[in-house]
Amino acid sequence: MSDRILALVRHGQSEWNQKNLFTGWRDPDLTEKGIAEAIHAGKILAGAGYQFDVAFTSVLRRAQHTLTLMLAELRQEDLPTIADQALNERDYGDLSGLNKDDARKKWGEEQVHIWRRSFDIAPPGGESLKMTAERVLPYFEATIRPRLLTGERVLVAAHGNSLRALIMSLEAMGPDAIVKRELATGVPIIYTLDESGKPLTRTDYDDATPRVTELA
Ligand SMILES: O=C(O)[C@H](O)COP(=O)(O)O
Repeated sequence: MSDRILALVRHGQSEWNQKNLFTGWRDPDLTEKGIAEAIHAGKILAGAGYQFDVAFTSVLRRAQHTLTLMLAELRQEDLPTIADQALNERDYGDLSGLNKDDARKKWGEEQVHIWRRSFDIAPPGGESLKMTAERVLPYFEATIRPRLLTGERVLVAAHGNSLRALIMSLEAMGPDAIVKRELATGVPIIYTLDESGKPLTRTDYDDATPRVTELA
């Protein structure tokens, strides 16, 4: 196993995921299902033998709660953890708190899809994925990458769109490809990196058998 490990985990199902509400920077906690997903993610990591040197998360409770539950499974409750707003979900602006189906009825299927899955069109008062990447990636470069380069094993518990921004950069994906990448809640994605921080492999745990993709 390479020493340089970056594990990304989208938080477990939140109360607002369950209610089908746009969430963004609003702060619901995990549902029972979300708690179970986070524990399962921790068991996957522990079962695969991972241990970490540092964890990063957002300032939102669904991501922090997911991290706490994973660290308990890893028996790493005291792991140094850094929470930063830079890793928050994209801000859904005026859509925050609205039901996604009600929004489709009001603005139409196509407009809502554009707000949710275009790269650079922001919902009213909120952030596009491009804008999200413009805060996630400088933070990654300044704060997370240097630790990976010194050989630290890093766990990140964050959100669908902040993690999309990271994945886009790690895998050098274009806007069209990244908006199609859906991230399941509570499923670890593990990168191994070379000494220059270039990703070598990605392991996905969304099936019973882990799938390893060579990236180099
Ligand atoms: O903030 C939200 O509502 C979700 O967590 C992510 O939303 P999306 O599925 O529209 O990207």
